[in-house]
This record gives sequence, C-alpha cells and structure tokens, in this order.
Amino acid sequence: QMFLSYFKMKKKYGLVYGAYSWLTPSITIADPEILKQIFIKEFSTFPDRQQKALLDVNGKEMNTALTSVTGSQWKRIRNTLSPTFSSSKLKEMFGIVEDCADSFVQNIGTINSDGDGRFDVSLAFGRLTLDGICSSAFGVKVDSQAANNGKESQVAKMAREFLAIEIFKNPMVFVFLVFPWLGKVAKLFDYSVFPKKYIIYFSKLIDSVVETKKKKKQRTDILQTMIDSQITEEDVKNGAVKGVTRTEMKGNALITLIAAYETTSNAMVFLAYNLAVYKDAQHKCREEIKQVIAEHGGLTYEAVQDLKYMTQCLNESMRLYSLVPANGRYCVRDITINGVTIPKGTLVNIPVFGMGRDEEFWNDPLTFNPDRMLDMNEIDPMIFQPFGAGPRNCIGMRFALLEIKITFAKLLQKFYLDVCEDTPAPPLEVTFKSGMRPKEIIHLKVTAVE
Ligand code: HEM
Repeated sequence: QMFLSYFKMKKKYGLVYGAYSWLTPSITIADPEILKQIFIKEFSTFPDRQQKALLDVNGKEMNTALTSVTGSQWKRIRNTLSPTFSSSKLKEMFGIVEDCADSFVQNIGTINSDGDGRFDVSLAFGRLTLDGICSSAFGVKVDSQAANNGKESQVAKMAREFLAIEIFKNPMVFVFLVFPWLGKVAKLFDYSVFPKKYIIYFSKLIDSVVETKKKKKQRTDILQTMIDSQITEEDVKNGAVKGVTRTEMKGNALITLIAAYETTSNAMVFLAYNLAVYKDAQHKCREEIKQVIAEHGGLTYEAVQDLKYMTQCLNESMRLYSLVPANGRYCVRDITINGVTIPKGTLVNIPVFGMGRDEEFWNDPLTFNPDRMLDMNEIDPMIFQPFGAGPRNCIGMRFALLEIKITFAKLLQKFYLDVCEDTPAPPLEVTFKSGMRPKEIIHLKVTAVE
C-alpha cells in the first residue's frame, strides 16, 4: 500500500511532493532531471541514504558496513571493495557461482518428494543464493541446496535464521525512526537492532576462516579481497585511504549476506515466474543460450555476458517487480535544484516501484514486455534504477547479474519452466518484508528438456 500510494499522491501533487518520514521532513521526487542532479552532480550534498544517527544502531561491526558508513570511511571501504566486482575478479569467482548453479539444477528436479517437478520458488532460489553468498562472503561452502536430505550445516542454519529476522518487527526500529538522535546513544552502548548472537557467531566464523586462509591462500572470494587489504585501526588513524580493519571486514561480510540475499533470490523468483507465464520469452531465452554456448564453446564468463535477451527479460522483470521498492538520499546542506528547494536535513525518497509502473514513463506498464529493454540507452537510468544510481549505487550489481544469468542459463538448458494450477495470474501481488517478494508462496513446475 505504501508503495502504491505514489500513484494517488502523484495525481494530486505531481512528480515532487513533501511529507514526513516519522518526524523527519521528506520529499518524494520522481522527476528524472532533478534525480540526476541529486544522484550524480550534487552527490556531495546527498552522500548517504539516511541520516547518520540512524545508521549507527547495528552494533560496532555492522555500523562499519558500506550501507552505514559515511564520508571518508565510506570512500575508503568502497575503494577497497570495488575491485572485488571487476571483470577479472568476477572471472576468478565464476567457479564458485557455477558450483552453486550446478547444485541448483541437480536438486531442482527432485526438490519435491512427489517427483512431479513442482517446487516452492522462494525456497529453491533462497537456498541457491544462500550457498552463493556464504561461499563468496565467508569463504564457507554450506550446500544448503542439499538440505532436503535433512543435513543442514550449522553455518547455513545460522545464516538462514539471521536472514529471516524481520527487522521492522523490532519495536526499537520505530523508536529510532521517531527519535533519530537516540542512534548516538545506541552507538555509545554498542546496541544492535540485530540479535547479538548472530553477529558474535559470524564474527567468530570470520576469525577462524581468516586464520585458515592466512595459512593457505585459497580461491578468490569477497572475503579474500578484504583479507588481502587488511589494515589496522592505527593505519586508519594515520589517514589510510585504502584497506579495511578486522571489524570492518566482519561488518561488510555480514552486510553482503543481507544486501545480497533477499534481492538476488527474489530477482530470480520473479524472473522464473515471468518466464513460466510468458512462454515465448522463455523459448527465446533457451534458443539464445544454445546459440551463445555454441559460439563460445561452453558457458564461459564471456558467454554469460552475451546473454542479451535474457538480460532484457531480467531488466523487464525488475522493472515490474522492484526488488528495492524505494531508494533514499539524505540532504546535508540547503540546495535548490530546478526550482525545488531542499533544506538540509531532508530525506529524499525515490519511489522506484511507482516509477517502474507509471504510465507516464512506460506504455502498458503492467505487461511483461522484454522488447522495451532492447536498447538501454533509451531507458532513463533515473526512472529505471533497480540497483540505484550514482557513486553510491549497488556495489554487488555485477555479481548478482552473473549469478542470476548463470543459474538461468543452466536451468533453461535442462528444464522447461511451467506454472502450476494454483500459480496466480500476472501481475503478482507483492509484499515488503526485508525486500520485495510475492505476497503468496509461488509454486512452479519443471519438466526435463528431452
Ligand atoms: C538483484 C540483486 C540486487 C539488487 C536489486 C540490489 C539493489 C541495491 C540497491 C537499490 C542499493 C542502493 C543503491 C543506491 O543507494 O543508489 C544497493 C546497495 C548495496 N548493495 Fe545491492 N542489490 C543486489 C545485490 C547485491 C549483492 C549480490 C551484493 C553483494 C555481493 C550487494 C551489496 C550492496 C551493498 C554493499 C550496497 C551499499 C552500497 C553503498 O552504500 O556504497 N547487493 N543494492
């Protein structure tokens, strides 16, 4: 309802309107010209997504996560972690992602004990994503996809429990939203809105993985990049511009788990649903996969980059079903942009979900039409921004795209995707927990390609 209110408000007030986000003044902006200035040209005026006090309520490790840090600390950590997602590093991580996708395809045909190919889409893609993230962020193979045989590892169990926490159900979150200045007190007492038991567990896990990796250099993953660039608190005090401390390493491994899990798994849930409903698109994806594999002699990193039509389907799916339905930028000094004055201390709300379904920006917006994503130069990156925009956009975008495309390339090679009798017709109803997901449990069916 909150995300749909955009249409009502826009009809009444237009593309820019003010409101309060609890006690913080907020302005909703859907004007792409103003947004371009906010995200890019005036980045120094809008450097963060929230006010600082509200970012310090996660405990000392997670207060250092990229999503929470500001100023020179953000710059240093972002500079350190960005190369992890370069083409060369992603190529090195290709094997990790491929192993998870292989395990997914092996398990998907038998995930349901009835053997009829019916499966719970969120459960299946959730396990796949968990495997990928635990391998890459913690350097631990958890194989949660084999969990239907009842053997779930302790790491997978803890990660699954940690990710199932609905943070907005913690009443303290509302206390902080209403009284943001209390965040300073929370920081002082190392308070965390997340249960400490999980933070302690994963901190210890990282300590032990770091020791193992130090003894024997292992495969490239996100944690390895952080280990390779570890610095001390002293280095930070002396003005280091690159590197992460051990505490920052822990906070950023944990945020990778949170930032990557719901978003990536739900991106796959919605894509699978759309391909099962829109069979022409599924057929075209399968033909493209065959052609690309033939051209590259296998499903290589380069072959995955050539899956153009699949990318169109994914983009169209993310437009219709925004994984992160709203973005934000916090204004740190008074500014006037295109006649709109934004005072210091205002929260800018970007209605990503609404803009993705707005008739002013898209023809027939509720129809899944991958052809409209043919030429991305014609799509305004402010109106369609599944991974955000500007210098503070999603750092893991290329990793997510790689994981999704490898998985679907492997899945569609082996299986046809179909709807079940009880699969709802499009458009799916959605709900927001820690990310956007289908309101109901969605089942689809796989049948082996002969
Ligand atoms: C389909 C999957 C994903 C979607 C849709 C998504 C979306 C987003 C969005 C909308 C933002 C906010 C960007 C902004 O403020 O402009 C964001 C930030 C972020 N994402 Fe993602 N994300 C995805 C996957 C991932 C993955 C796989 C990782 C890590 C491996 C990741 C790590 C992060 C981090 C650390 C930030 C904060 C960046 C910063 O503040 O500098 N995300 N993501």
